[in-house]
Amino acid sequence: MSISRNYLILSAKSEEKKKHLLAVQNLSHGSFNNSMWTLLWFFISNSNKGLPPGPKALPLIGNLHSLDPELHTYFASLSKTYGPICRIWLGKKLGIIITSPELAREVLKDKDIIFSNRDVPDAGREFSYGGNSILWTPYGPKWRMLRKVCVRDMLSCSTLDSVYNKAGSPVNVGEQMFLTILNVITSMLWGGTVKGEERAMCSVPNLSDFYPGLAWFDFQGVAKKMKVLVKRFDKIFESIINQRQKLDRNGVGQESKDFLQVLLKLKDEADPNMPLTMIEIKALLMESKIIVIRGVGYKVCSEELLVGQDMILGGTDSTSNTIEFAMAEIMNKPYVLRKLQEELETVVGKDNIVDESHIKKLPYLYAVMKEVLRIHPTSPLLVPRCPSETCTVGGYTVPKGSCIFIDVWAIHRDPSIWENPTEFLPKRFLDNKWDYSGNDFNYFPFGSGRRICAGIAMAEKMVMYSLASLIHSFDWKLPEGETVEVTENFGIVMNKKMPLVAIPTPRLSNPKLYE
Ligand code: HEM
Repeated sequence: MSISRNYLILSAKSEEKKKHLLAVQNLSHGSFNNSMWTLLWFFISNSNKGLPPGPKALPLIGNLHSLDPELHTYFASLSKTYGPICRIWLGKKLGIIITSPELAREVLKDKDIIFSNRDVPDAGREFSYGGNSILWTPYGPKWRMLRKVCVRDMLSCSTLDSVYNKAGSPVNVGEQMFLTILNVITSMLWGGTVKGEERAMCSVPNLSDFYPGLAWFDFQGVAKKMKVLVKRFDKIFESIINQRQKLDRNGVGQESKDFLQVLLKLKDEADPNMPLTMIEIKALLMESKIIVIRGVGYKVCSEELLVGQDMILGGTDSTSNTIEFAMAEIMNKPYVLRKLQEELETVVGKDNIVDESHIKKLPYLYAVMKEVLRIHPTSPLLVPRCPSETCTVGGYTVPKGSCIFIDVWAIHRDPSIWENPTEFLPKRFLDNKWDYSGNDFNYFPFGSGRRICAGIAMAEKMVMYSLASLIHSFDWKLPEGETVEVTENFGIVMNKKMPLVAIPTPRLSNPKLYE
């Protein structure tokens, strides 16, 4: 069949399609033959059929040319034009954006099983030994096994308590040897010269993700950089695992279990039908943000005040970024800071430091944490999901393999749900009306459904404990002439654009408490 390109352009039903074809005609300088035009016509006519509405896309590049790197705000603005479900073409990849609680529920609850896979970015695959970590493993028996290991054995309250109780006090290096070595080494790698850079690679727009056919070329070198980094970590993990196995064989360190020991034991005792491999152990270590000790972003300006504090600064990117946003918001609202200090003085006392027993008795601090997670959810688009089969959402077709962005950031700032949504108002959480267990689709900073965050208990304890200690032990002020801003910088883990720099002054009555 031979169809002339002018006929195709003239017969295009919508203005949108005409423009597409004209654009391609101009680009192609007449080098397209008629059968290519037929194919292109077929592609353009059918590619958006039944899909949610969305901005006009150009052939091949789709909407990449108009993409704003601050994806969470860009997607929120698209929803104002196109509604609570819209589409965007990221090169060849179709993105579906959800910005309403009703549709988030349809995806994360009603059709949870279909949407329980992740869309693994190229860098994520490199960083997780080929997608072997919990975060990226497809939904199925292997993911269930890894998640069980993570939640039951690594992040259970009893394991957490045994590690967590050491926060705030000097760690006994002998007792915590392996975990601590791992902590120190990864802290040096992540927290020093390469701080955040490689992690951010997972959120850098990568051509290979948008054109899977081009992944082999790795044009931006993302996969290559990841491979180098993974190799460095692999060596470290290898030697630590070997040392641990040697000590275990000699019966040393049996009384106190660290995560690595738990994992190695599980490997030895695993069901032969569902083995836990060394690769998976390394992927878990790589992913386990527990092993990463990083500063929370502000700089402590007086050396001696660091004493006793450095252990508080343990945590994950998402946890530490939450703490940094919280400190910035609190410093912007002196009455919030005052209320927190009053609550802490009553519960903890001025001649005492915060310990774990206090954490559950601090309702105002709890409200502050929840409000920070509302206004600055550090995974503003959750971690993108990927449907395992074509289905419908909100009456529109959502094809298998598309990339689903749930814009929880936009829902958390929706004025039809929240009064004064852009204002930091912890009191809105004082009545315990909202919780983040994943059942309320107006407020779900940790996601929902089967793939809900596996580290909620850990994150909660770390954020509460760190904030309580920082606020109770110190007064905070800004360096001369500085102001606090809370601008966000988009990423799979969102951070503060400008680091918060603040000066602490001791406020406890007994200087010995800082020793
Ligand atoms: C304030 C801190 C944190 C926030 C806001 C956060 C948020 C999230 C979100 C939104 C997801 C995706 C959920 C979904 O797709 O529905 C997630 C997944 C995950 N998080 Fe967290 N997280 C935090 C801290 C942590 C910590 C401390 C750990 C572990 C130590 C952790 C481990 C994980 C894991 C393993 C997954 C993947 C779960 C899966 O795919 O099955 N997170 N997190």
